[in-house]
Amino acid sequence: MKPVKVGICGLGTVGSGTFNVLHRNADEISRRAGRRIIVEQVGTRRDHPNCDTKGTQVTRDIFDVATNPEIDIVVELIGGYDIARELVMTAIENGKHVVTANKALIAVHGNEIFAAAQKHNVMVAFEASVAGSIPIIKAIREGLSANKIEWLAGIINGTGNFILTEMRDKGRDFADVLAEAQALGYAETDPTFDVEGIDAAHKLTILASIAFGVPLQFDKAYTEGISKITTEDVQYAEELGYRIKHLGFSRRTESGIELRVHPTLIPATALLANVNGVMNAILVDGDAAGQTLYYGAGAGAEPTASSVVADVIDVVRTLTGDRDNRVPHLAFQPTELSDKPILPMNETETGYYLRLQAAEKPGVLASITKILGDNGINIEAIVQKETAEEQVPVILLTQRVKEWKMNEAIAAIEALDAIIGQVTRIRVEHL
Ligand SMILES: NC(=O)c1ccc[n+]([C@@H]2O[C@H](COP(=O)([O-])OP(=O)(O)OC[C@H]3O[C@@H](n4cnc5c(N)ncnc54)[C@H](O)[C@@H]3O)[C@@H](O)[C@H]2O)c1
Ligand SMILES: N[C@@H](CCO)C(=O)O
Ligand code: NA
Repeated sequence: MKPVKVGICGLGTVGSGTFNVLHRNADEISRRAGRRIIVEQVGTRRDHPNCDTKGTQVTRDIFDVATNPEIDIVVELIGGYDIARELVMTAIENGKHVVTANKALIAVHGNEIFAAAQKHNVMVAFEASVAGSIPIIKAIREGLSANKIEWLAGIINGTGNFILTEMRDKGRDFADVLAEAQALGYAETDPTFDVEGIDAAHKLTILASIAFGVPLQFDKAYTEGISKITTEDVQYAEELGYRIKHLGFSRRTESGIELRVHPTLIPATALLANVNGVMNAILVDGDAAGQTLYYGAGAGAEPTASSVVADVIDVVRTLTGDRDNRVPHLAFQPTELSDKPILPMNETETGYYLRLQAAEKPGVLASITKILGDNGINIEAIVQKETAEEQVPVILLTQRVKEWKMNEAIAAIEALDAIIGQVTRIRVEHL
């Protein structure tokens, strides 16, 4: 049988890993795919020191790849929203299947891209876009397809988790660890995407769509990063038996779907609390399966290439199959996507960790607990730190409550004369 011809666009971290894995494991891959898969062409601005491209066509114009009549599968690894979108749409219009690691592209333009793919009868595969090496798309879309999924929670940004782990374990400086993550190829071109939770929100948007069967709605995700986490909060959380992790969390409720990314206190004994460094993990709760956990490297050249190449093999396997019976892009048949709304953040519900600075005066604690009580918020734990200063830190853990109620309570607490500055809030989940 004729070999299947792949064109790789972008020869950076993931592109070089993909190029090398496809070459190194070519025999094993063809035994699995049933066809020989060859890298016919590479589109890149510059050569990569780890890749020997002698014997491969190299072009400086990635659109040569998308329009090359010889190419069957275009692998988009340039990143970003705009040129990547144009490249992928061009490939689709030229009848090519597409494999991408670009979560920004899928989260923001995925609905349009999948519609075009449907129209042109090609596949767009995006396993590498979420959680690097972990086959989480396949697990949810195929492995858990019997389930009504209730919620999922995950550590889905490797750079952020690497930073939090190094800060906590070694007391390292934020900027210093970020620079190391960049040198290791983990970070996005613009690392604020990692640090401010945007990358995790892209990934969560994708996971929620395939878990709940709703269109991609990145603009409705609540996004908060790790840049404001202080060492004090890390320490207080530990004292209370919790750990702070940056989580993506999505849950089905009666009124809509929660879609939120933020630092979260989780019990120190929870499996997710012990996912460290660049590792990612996603916990999925399905009504039949119960909880299942998926763990692995969330970034890096070959861990990500593992998912890119698996998608290439998947596409090759389906080339001989029934075109009308492929696994749907978003797990549910395109005509069956639901219009269940994404909930505004105000309507979501979590527990809360609150830290505030109170003047050392009688009656302050009583006023705080009264405000919480008046707003129907139950307190689970309260700690007032002993100090020689005139201000004392007070830490509270509350039971679950709607965000809007907590906003009102926090505003009332901040208005008290005895409270200095703003109240720090970190949401709590008992996973
Ligand atoms: N690095 C990771 O660990 C990782 C993991 C999962 C997903 N991703 C995603 O994979 C994609 C690639 O990431 P990366 O880390 O390999 O980035 P990178 O910056 O290392 O590589 C991108 C390459 O594409 C090239 N490029 C960009 N625009 C181009 C253009 N118009 N024409 C030709 N070449 C162009 C750049 O020169 C660069 O060499 C991104 O979408 C990223 O979000 C990365
Ligand atoms: N910048 C991303 C790459 C993997 O998607 C991360 O650190 O998780
Ligand atoms: Na994946």
